[in-house]
Parts: sequence; structure tokens; C-alpha cells
Amino acid sequence: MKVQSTTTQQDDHFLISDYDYKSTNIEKNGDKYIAKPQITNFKFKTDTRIPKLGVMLVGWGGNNGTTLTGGILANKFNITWNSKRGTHQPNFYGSLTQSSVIKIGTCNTEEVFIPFKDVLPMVNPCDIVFGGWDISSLNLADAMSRAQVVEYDLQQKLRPYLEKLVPLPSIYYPDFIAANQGDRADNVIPGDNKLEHLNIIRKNIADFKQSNNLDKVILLWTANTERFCVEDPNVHGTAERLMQSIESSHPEISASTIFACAACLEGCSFINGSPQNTIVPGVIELAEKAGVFVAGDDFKTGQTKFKTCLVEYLVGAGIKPKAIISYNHLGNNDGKNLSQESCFKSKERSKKTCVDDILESNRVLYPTEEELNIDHTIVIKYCPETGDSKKAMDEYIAEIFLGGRQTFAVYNVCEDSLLAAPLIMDLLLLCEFFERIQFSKDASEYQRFDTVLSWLSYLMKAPKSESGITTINSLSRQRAMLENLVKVCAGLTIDDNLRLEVRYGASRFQQ
Ligand SMILES: NC(=O)c1ccc[n+]([C@@H]2O[C@H](COP(=O)([O-])OP(=O)(O)OC[C@H]3O[C@@H](n4cnc5c(N)ncnc54)[C@H](O)[C@@H]3O)[C@@H](O)[C@H]2O)c1
Ligand SMILES: O=P([O-])([O-])O[C@@H]1[C@@H](O)[C@H](O)[C@@H](O)[C@H](O)[C@@H]1O
Repeated sequence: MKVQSTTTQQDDHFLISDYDYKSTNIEKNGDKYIAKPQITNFKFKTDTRIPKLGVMLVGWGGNNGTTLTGGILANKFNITWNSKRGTHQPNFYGSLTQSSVIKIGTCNTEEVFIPFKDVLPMVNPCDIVFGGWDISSLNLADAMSRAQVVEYDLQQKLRPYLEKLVPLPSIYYPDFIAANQGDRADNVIPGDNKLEHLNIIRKNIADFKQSNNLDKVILLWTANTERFCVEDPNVHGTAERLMQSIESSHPEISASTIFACAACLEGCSFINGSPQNTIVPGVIELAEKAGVFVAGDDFKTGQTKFKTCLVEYLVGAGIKPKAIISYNHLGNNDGKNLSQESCFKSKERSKKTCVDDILESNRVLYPTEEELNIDHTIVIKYCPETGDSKKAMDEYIAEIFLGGRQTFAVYNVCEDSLLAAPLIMDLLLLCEFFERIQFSKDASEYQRFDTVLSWLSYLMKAPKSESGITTINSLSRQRAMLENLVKVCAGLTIDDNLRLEVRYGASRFQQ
């Protein structure tokens, strides 16, 4: 069931909500903080028209790309399948937008929850038109078979739909990914002229949009993890320098950055699902000029999502994590690519930085910078036999009362692509949703959100933030930020969990 707030106004196809944002300005006065609560008025304007959305995945033929495409088709055509556990119905478990709920208020003393996707108009994932690129020429049915993620019976039932889907040839810069990926690179745009590559990708996007009669397209990188490019302000620092570097085929321009530039130049938002530094300052400037969003980095799926939860619980309870040893082994192509040190280093960074803000927030536990430097180790091993079923083993050692120790040993089997696919869907649906929102602060002109879409940080290991805004990795804060913005745009109140309406509301005493 949908919801309509009595405080919103409908202006043609725009839903307008008015929100008095409460914050507290803190001033330091000697050994005291002076707290000054303040109210700022915001208006949010949401375009309620649902566009025909196209999505172009870079790395479409990979484990994530095939699993996402197949999973959505299974839901779209209500395809059931059999396994040794019986008959299965398609669903969108693991998707925040499709399978989680938001509390919208209280009916008498009963709390009322509705699906996240029903609070405001959102694209139905089954209506998304998919396309994309891969350096491997396999059609999506054969690529799904290669991925060994989806149950065989479902693979067979999806084959008639997937075998028609063939990734476009892509740009391939071997220097940026593992050498072991070369044996699948049979679908490559020739030459080494990076400007030509950019223009080919741009044409691909334009042709895809026109031939499918799309209102908008979003590009998402789910190709291999690249090594970090050696970032240089003279090469990557501005839109102009970045374009000049592409024109000169500069060696430190990665394939992912070419795709990001092509997206911006074609008026498409770009999402980076891998940990490398694709979104350089020049890309952000191009996105700003194009009025599109960029978001990244590195989908936050299993081991890291759990880590941010557990560390937040410990620090919130006044317990001091002293060591985190994160080990995992996996046998998919992602793991194969990560077995090369230069690519692993990209992943190590995103898996390691995800607790920094949580630790830094508690100066009772960590009074000095030295104590913040806890023993945090990341190990990833490629073991082909384990396939896409990543085995994550973590040890968390924390200091408790009177010098005691609390140790968590966590064994977490993450079906990597089955966790990532619904999350990729959420990134796409939410990015499209944010493209339809404008806000006005204190009666100023309506404007879009900042180009770097940090609102999506809940879904990213190393969330990129707008310049000057600190990164939040706490999972509960990231989810609250997303949920509360959706509620505010819908004219719903943000839940401070005091539950005063239930404790002391008239309805409690009427029963
Ligand atoms: N749980 C997860 O699956 C998860 C979580 C976080 C991040 N990631 C990241 O998502 C990405 C994809 O993961 P995956 O398991 O699908 O990997 P995968 O190796 O199965 O898929 C990557 C695909 O990208 C293709 N590719 C490589 N370079 C390309 C290029 N230049 N252009 C087009 N295609 C290219 C490969 O041929 C392959 O088909 C990886 O970078 C991974 O680190 C995955
Ligand atoms: O589950 P998670 O920590 O979010 O992230 C995963 C890593 O644990 C795994 O090693 C890597 O291969 C995947 O690409 C993904 O990044």
C-alpha cells in the first residue's frame, strides 16, 4: 500500500514537501561546548514521472552482470526453478528498495511499515533495459554458465532470454588489470587511441538510448578491479586536462575513467562498483557540467558490511576494537583478478578504510592518533575450487573492562554475486530516483544534489563524498540518511525512536 502525507502539495507532476531541518551548532567556550539548536527550512521537489530507464553495465558478462540480468528476468517473467531443495520462486531478497521496509508512522499504538520502494515513485527493476560491454565475447547465457553462480535449472530456463544479449566490444588496457584476464579478452576495440575509444563508447551509449527509446541511461562499472591510476593534477585534475590527456592517450588514463567520461559527456550518471580511483577530479567536473551524478567506490556486500556493523556496535557500547584480521578466499574471476598484487591493493584499501570514521568518533576509547592505528589486516586468496561462494573468516579482538579481551571469530559464507546483484540494482534505482529530486534551502532557487552522490554510501565500501564533507561508514547512519531523505521528500516525519506518541499518546489510554 502506498502512502500520502497531508503536508505535501502536488504541483502538476511534482510532489513538494516542506521540512524544517533541525541541527545543533556547537561553539567551544573554554572547557565547555555551547550547543545552539537551529532550524533551517528546506523544500523538496520530487518529479513523480517514472522514466524509461536504460542501464549499461561495463563488465556485463561477469558474475555480477549475468546474475543481475538473469535475476531481474526471472522476476519479470516469474520463472520458477528446481534444485535439490525443491521449487524456488524468484524474489529480490538482498535489495534495500525491494525487500526492506520503512516505518511511516503509528496507527493507534501500532507501528506501520511499508516497502521502501512504495514511499515514493521508483522505477520497477523489471522495466529496466539492459545493455553493456565486456572484453569477453560470450553471450549472457554462456557467460552465466561460465560464472557458475545461478542454479542449472534456472540457467536453462533463462537461456532463451539471455543468449540474445551480447556485450559490445570494450576497451582493454592490460596494464590496469591482472595479466590472467588476457585469455578472455576476445571482444576488444582495436588500437590504442584513447580519444577514439572514448568516442566509440559515447556512440554506443547514444545508439543504445535511441534504439531503445529510453528517457535516460545510467552507466555502472562492474568490470574487473583495476590498479589505482597514478593520479596527477596535470593529467586528471580538471575536465580540460583530463580531455587533453585522453586526446594524447596518456598511459595513466584507465579504461574505467574513459567510461566515466563517456557517461558524463552523454548526459548519464556513472557508478563505480570497484575500488579503483576511477572518479578523478576531472570526471567530477565533467559530471558537474553535464548535470549528472557520479558515485562509488566498491559495492559493500558481505564481509565489509558485517564489519561496519560489528565495529559500530562495539564502539557504540564503549568496547575498544584493537585488532581486525579479515581473511577471505574465493574462486571466481574477481578473485582471479585480485590475485595480482596491483589489483589487490585497490581492494585492500576499500576493505580497510571502512571503519576509520567509527573509531575516530570515540576519543574516549582512542584518545591518541597512535591508538587509532589498530592492527587491521586484509587477506584475500584465490582458490578456484570455492567459485563464487566466498569464504570470509574474521577475527575481531577488543579490549573490555579491567583489561579483559572479547574476541569474535566470524565465519561468513558470502555468495558474492548473489549479494552484489540486488545491491547493484539498488544503486541504479536510487541513482535514478535522486535524479528526480531538487531542493530549496531557505526559499532559495531549487537545485540538484551535489554531483558526488554520497547519499548512496550505504551501498559502498569506500563511499565517495562531496569535497569538504567527511565520509560516514557507519552502516546504521548510512541507512538512516537514505531512509530519512526519502521520508522527508514524501512529507513523512523522521523517527527519533523516542516513541512518545506511543508511550504518552491519547490512543494508548483509549483501549
Ligand atoms: N560481491 C561481489 O561480487 C563484489 C563486491 C564488491 C565489489 N565487487 C567488484 O565488482 C566487480 C565485478 O565483480 P564480478 O564478480 O562480477 O567479477 P567478474 O570478473 O566475474 O566480472 C568482471 C567482468 O568484467 C569484464 N571486464 C574486464 N575488463 C573490462 C573492460 N575494460 N571493459 C569491459 N569489461 C571488462 C571481464 O571480462 C568480466 O566478465 C569487480 O571489480 C569486483 O571487485 C564485487
Ligand atoms: O564482501 P565485501 O567485503 O563487501 O567485498 C568482497 C570482498 O570480501 C572480496 O574479497 C572481493 O573479492 C569482492 O569483490 C568483494 O569486494
